[in-house]
Amino acid sequence: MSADSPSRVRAILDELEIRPEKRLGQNFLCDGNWIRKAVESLPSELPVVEVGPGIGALTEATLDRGHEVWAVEVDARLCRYLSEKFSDRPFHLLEADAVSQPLGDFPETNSSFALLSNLPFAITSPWLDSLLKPERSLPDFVALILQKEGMDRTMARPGEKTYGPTAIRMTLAYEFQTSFNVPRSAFHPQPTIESRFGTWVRQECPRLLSGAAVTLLRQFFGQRRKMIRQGMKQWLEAEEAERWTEALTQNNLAPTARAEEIPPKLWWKLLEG
Ligand SMILES: C[S@@+](CC[C@H](N)C(=O)[O-])C[C@H]1O[C@@H](n2cnc3c(N)ncnc32)[C@H](O)[C@@H]1O
Repeated sequence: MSADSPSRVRAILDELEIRPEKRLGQNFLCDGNWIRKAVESLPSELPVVEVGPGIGALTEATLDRGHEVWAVEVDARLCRYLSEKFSDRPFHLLEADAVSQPLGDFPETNSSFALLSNLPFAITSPWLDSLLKPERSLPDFVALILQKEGMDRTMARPGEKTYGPTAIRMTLAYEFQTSFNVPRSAFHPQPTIESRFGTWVRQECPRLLSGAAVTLLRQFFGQRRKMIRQGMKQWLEAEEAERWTEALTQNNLAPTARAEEIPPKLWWKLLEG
């Protein structure tokens, strides 16, 4: 049975004796139109990594469209169900926490792939943190359903309240394509917060900050309302502070600027030289 209507999703969960767990962000898609819309955004033929396949609503539509799917799911009960359901399909499943294994066991030597997820809210930032690392293969294309707050944090621009390390790192690596609101009625159980669906394409030369640079960026945003010259005094050697001042001046900014005013490309220049 396909998980593409509220009654079918409820029937599958009842049969499995599963009550959706809030802690795991288990708001399953149950609207065939939204499932199709998400899956049809994927570039055809690329293998797809899916984070949190749940009861396989997106997975089934992705397989039906001819993609090979590599999934990572933390809930053992769902893993048993999925392994059986898709046993004769090109489906590879890893039972694991996607924060520590953001691409499951997808063979990262493969050059091109897409990423699809109706991502549990609690892991949005840690999962992106784990993905956007210089040592990782990056998906060519990313399609995510996120709670509105997670989407805002991922797409925010300089000066906006939610602008910070997540938006900066995502913008340095990906070009945002499009986004739509997904109604609460498209999920079972219905979440209390609105969701959005968005797609991103990898930049031709994605810029990925090193671990040390991410730590420093977080320190600056930890005091986002202060002028960055205070952090520069605290955390930078004199020579480095001078280089930052020059780079800021070249971009019509001064060390009196605040972290939230500095655009992603300039952060890259400051942090990675
Ligand atoms: C919002 S549901 C999406 C389910 C399905 N893809 C759909 O759209 O109906 C999130 C899924 O992620 C799984 N999940 C939660 N935390 C996870 C983690 N840390 N690693 C892997 N999967 C996780 C949940 O068990 C659940 O199946």
